[in-house]
Amino acid sequence: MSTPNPNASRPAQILVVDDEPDLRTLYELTLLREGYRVEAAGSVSEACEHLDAGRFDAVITDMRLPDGLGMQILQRIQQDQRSERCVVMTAYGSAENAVEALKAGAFDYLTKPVDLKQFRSVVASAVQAPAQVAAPNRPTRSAETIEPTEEAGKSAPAIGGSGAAALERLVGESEPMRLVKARIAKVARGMAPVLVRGESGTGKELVARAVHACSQRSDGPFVAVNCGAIPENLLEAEFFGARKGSYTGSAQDRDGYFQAARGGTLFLDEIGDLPLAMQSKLLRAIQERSVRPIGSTQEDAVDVRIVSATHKDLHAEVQAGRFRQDLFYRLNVIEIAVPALRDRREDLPALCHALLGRIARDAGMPAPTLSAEVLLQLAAHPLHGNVRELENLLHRAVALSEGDVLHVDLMGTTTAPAPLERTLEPPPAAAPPAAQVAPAAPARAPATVPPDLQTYLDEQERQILVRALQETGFNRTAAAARLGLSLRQIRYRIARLGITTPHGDDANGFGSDE
Ligand SMILES: Nc1ncnc2c1ncn2[C@@H]1O[C@H](COP(=O)(O)OP(=O)(O)OP(=O)(O)O)[C@@H](O)[C@H]1O
Repeated sequence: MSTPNPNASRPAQILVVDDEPDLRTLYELTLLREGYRVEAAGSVSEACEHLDAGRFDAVITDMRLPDGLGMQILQRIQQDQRSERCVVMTAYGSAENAVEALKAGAFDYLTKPVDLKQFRSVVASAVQAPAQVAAPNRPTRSAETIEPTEEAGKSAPAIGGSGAAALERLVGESEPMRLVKARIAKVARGMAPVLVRGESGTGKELVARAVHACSQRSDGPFVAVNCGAIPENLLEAEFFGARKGSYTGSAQDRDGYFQAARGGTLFLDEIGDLPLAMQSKLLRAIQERSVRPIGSTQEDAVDVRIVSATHKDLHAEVQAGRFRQDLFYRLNVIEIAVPALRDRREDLPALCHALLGRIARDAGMPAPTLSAEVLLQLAAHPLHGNVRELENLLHRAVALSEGDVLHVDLMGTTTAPAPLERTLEPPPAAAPPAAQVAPAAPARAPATVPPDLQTYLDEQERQILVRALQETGFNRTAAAARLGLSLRQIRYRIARLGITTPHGDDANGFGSDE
């Protein structure tokens, strides 16, 4: 038997709402056995009476009730800005109800017939970390917490230390960034899937990390997966795991990303690059909340929150038949649009300051100062590559500057591959950034037999890839063609070897693939 609410002195209180007496008893007994205190209601009006009489940590409600819908109970909780987390039970196959409930602020949903193991696990996460829940008139502000802003709604929880730090890492106080942060604080608490949209280099991954850090899953893992970088034939094993002997070379059982992210967040970056066949399997995993490793006859239940990101217009991808509509619908329950840098130019000074601080810290040197003149120059520059381009530019400036004065060379910056050459000669850990901009050198034959063949071969491969990329203006499709590789193969190799290109995995703008 699990111990609910380990931090609380009292057992968590749960209100169960279902009009079928047998089911109500089953849920009640299951919860009582887990150590919760349970009250039960058979209709919307009865549930409201219980809500009038007291407070609960969670409300679990059926959708169809004799005098109305479970949604009305959820709406009541929202309207009264109450702290109860609401879990809605929907009939099998009614995905629309589940998505609608999540959009309306439900913490999570369960599909009927309810699997009791899943029931226990969903209730456990709904009542977890009650100390973070700021009930009305009982704010939990402390030195380590920040309150979400008005867009977040007054019933949103205060954000704990790791969440506050993650939001701080998202530099920018412009109106669009303030809205993004408020939205993160508001949506982090539930289980609803989040889709982060935005141009390449705008900080989508930082946003996804902040959603995780602000959620009650922040102690669990954050597993980031670049969907475009995995060879198609490996996707299923990478996502769902594989049993020993299930394919050539699989000498032992392997967990996939879903298992690795249990209790935490699975971040699916570049979701628009997932092949259609894999989209169906992902949809199934999300719907069933379980995955079947390759070669296994058993399903593994997985408790993960999905956050995905894309720089593509997924609506257009759906129209073009390249992205499944039903999967889009499932992933896009909550959308966070990250603004391009051109739409928040006022954040430029703060961003430069933060990025220079980070670059200097990594290089073990004092942060150089940026003159007003250089800032003006930067403000007039298009910065199509968004924050990543700005970061690359500052990297190069730090490496090339002498003394404390920072000179920024904006000539041809959109093509300049600042951090890419870092990978040509892996510098020692605290090497100054100058080492990161060494020009590409052709592969040299080893004078002696290399002590570690794999490292040596990786280095050769890295140099060849970097050269091909440079010679094709960072167009990975062209570079792949030069090397006799497919786009997917070159992406995989780029990711495996940690090569950073000016546009990352971008498929837009200069140096694009498509
Ligand atoms: N608001 C921000 N504050 C500080 N750093 C930022 C911000 N936005 C982005 N960055 C930095 O810019 C770089 C790119 O950010 P990130 O990888 O999150 O972007 P992305 O939108 O996910 O890019 P891609 O579409 O290529 O995956 C990172 O080094 C990140 O730390």
